[in-house]
Amino acid sequence: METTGHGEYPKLHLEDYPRYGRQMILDDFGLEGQLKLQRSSVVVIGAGGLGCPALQYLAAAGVGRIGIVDHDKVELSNLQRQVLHNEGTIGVHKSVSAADAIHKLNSRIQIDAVTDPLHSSNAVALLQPYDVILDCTDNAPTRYLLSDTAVSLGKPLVSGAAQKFEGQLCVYNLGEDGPCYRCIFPNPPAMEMVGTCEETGVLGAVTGVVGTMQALEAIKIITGLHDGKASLLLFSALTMPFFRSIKLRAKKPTCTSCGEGGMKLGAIEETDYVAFCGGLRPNWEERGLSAGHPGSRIRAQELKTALESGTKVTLIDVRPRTEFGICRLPGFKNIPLTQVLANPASHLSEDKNSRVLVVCRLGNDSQIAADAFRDLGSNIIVQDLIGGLRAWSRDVDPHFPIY
Ligand SMILES: Nc1ncnc2c1ncn2[C@@H]1O[C@H](COP(=O)(O)OP(=O)(O)OP(=O)(O)O)[C@@H](O)[C@H]1O
Ligand SMILES: [Zn+2]
Repeated sequence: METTGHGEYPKLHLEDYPRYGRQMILDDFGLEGQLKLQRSSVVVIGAGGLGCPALQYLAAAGVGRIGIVDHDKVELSNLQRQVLHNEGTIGVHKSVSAADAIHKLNSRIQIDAVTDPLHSSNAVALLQPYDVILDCTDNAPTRYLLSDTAVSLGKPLVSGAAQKFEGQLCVYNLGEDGPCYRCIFPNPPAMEMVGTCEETGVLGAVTGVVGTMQALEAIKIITGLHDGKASLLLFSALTMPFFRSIKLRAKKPTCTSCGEGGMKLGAIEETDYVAFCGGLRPNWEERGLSAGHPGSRIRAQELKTALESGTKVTLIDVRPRTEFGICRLPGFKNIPLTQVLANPASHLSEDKNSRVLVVCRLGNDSQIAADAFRDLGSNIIVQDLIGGLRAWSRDVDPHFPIY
């Protein structure tokens, strides 16, 4: 405490009174709330769609120390929602780009940028220094790793997720009996049930809503404004009212992580989280090349030659209708993968000796469709494009728009 002729006041820098005044005048927040924020630390894993808005509000509110962990680099396709990055930071590590942006917003806080991926070997050391952990990532192995580490370190974990038009928010390990992620989701989702934003799409403002709420929950926890009740919040941008909330039970005594005799710190390092979640996604491209269908896949240049040769070919684009509406190659008919799989035979011509060429965006769905056509057992030659239309744009026609 310092004293002046005007009375006693704690050590908040003079500049910080106008900076944080609008929140300090809130009942139940006050100067005390600001000091709690200033003395607190939060680590954000993932500086993407959720992490960017979360970081922005944490920094603006004056959280004293902020850690940012992300190994990825900024790409043009990130700018639609990852609002701390900009055209000038494409190619820069996201953690560094985000750290620079929030430093411009608030130069009076400590910011640590980590360019390594969070992994079972470094998780405990990386998260230990912080009071609150924010999960702003996009994959199941990291979610389980973060949860186990948060449980072992006894720290609250504010978890967010967003896809398409929908989002989820939950605070795990809150207080004495708050459940952990494994209490609610003991088993990882089936691999075919999960997709990245790249595969499924996401509206930027949806990640903005969820990321902002993650910052809000962290601020409430730190300042003592959180009611301590565990609930899973579901957000749906297309349905009114936007929000639904499910009350969660207390932690399970039988939980393999937070339950009695649950996971110990040392066990995290020995756990293979990728294997627990079903292993790596199959390398589709290689699978196709070695799947016992010699010549079943063609490269973009070969597709160009085939299209220019004038020979009779059935051209099928298996992307969803919305994507076909964005861009297409001439001569291709759109039969979305779901329709192909529902009745493959109905989409092939009577001419049993014809050749079919199948394309999609990335070269995964086209393989599934091609396999379905081949399973019909006719003599039709079915081939699909390695790397999809993305490869076409890269290797044949740079003017072909890809997304
Ligand atoms: N284990 C991890 N360690 C550090 N960062 C991670 C880890 N797992 C995921 N992330 C980061 O979390 C972020 C998730 O954000 P988001 O899904 O918006 O971005 P993205 O992966 O760039 O998206 P897209 O799917 O469009 O390429 C990414 O920047 C990703 O690098
Ligand atoms: Zn648990």
